[in-house]
Amino acid sequence: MTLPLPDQVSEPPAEPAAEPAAEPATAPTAEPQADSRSAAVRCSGLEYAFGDTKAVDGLDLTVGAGEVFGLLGPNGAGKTTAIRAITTLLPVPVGMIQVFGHDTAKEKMAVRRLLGYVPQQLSADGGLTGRENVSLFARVFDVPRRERAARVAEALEAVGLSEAAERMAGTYSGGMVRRLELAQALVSAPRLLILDEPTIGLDPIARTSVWERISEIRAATGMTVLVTTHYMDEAEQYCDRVALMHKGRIRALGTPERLKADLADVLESPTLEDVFRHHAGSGLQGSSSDNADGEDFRDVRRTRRTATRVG
Ligand SMILES: Nc1ncnc2c1ncn2[C@@H]1O[C@H](COP(=O)(O)OP(=O)(O)OP(=O)(O)O)[C@@H](O)[C@H]1O
Repeated sequence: MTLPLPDQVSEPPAEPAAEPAAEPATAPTAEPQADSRSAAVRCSGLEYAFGDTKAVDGLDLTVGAGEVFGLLGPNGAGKTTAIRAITTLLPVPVGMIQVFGHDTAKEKMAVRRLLGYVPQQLSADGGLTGRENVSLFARVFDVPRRERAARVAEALEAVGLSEAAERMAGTYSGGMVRRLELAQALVSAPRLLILDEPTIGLDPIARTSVWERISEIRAATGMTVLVTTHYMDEAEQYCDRVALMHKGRIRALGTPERLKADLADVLESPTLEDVFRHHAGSGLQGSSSDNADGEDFRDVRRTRRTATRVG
């Protein structure tokens, strides 16, 4: 893989020394927090409400640089709202968020330059080829003109779409669409890649393929990956640490192994689903591989629209 390292592309900002991150009040494990001086994301006391609905209710979270960090929770837990605040797409009325030391409220553009974001909603254009879709993002994210063609080719290669690059994205399978969106987010060589439900609506093989690409890219570039999912099995397999979110708050935080080990004297061979049930009082709906095979671009669009609406 020849993707540029994030630090080779844009000068990284100096990271100010920061106060130690606050532990979530409800986190029951003694899992060490990421060193805040090398934190990719620090949220403290974050709150966000839509009218009377408190989507995020006092979120404290630190994501260490270079981690694959999973934000887990059922529909409506507040994951997307938290993610959108971190990406600067939503203002932060209460609390504070820093991305590599930059305050999202005061340094919006500096934060955006460090981010790659793959939203839940479809962001690829079915009427453009794969290469054109990624090129569009390269222009939007101001990748220097002389580097653009090579960077687009590298991003497509990194997600295994070189051979399909000249095909219309509308002919892609669901897994290919998701990998194309990954390439769009990667073309600006972000230091922090944020993925909102990257495998929703995909069959098990496509899910594995998306995760393998994410793991390879992280290994090749060292970029931080913050991912939301309600698939516990994926989180367990691919995330270094996870936070279990429920009703706008973090209920448990740590490595999947540690969270399960902490429950071992209460339950025999606990799963991450058991951990969630223990801390949230209920299980996650639809956390198994329950999607039909063979989805295409239109199916993905429908699934994600439904997922967003149900939100
Ligand atoms: N634009 C909006 N207007 C009103 N309420 C909203 C809006 N967006 C989210 N909410 C509500 O805020 C709460 C948190 O939603 P959010 O989408 O952040 O959860 P989530 O954990 O990401 O769930 P999902 O996986 O379904 O996206 C829910 O009760 C949701 O209905």
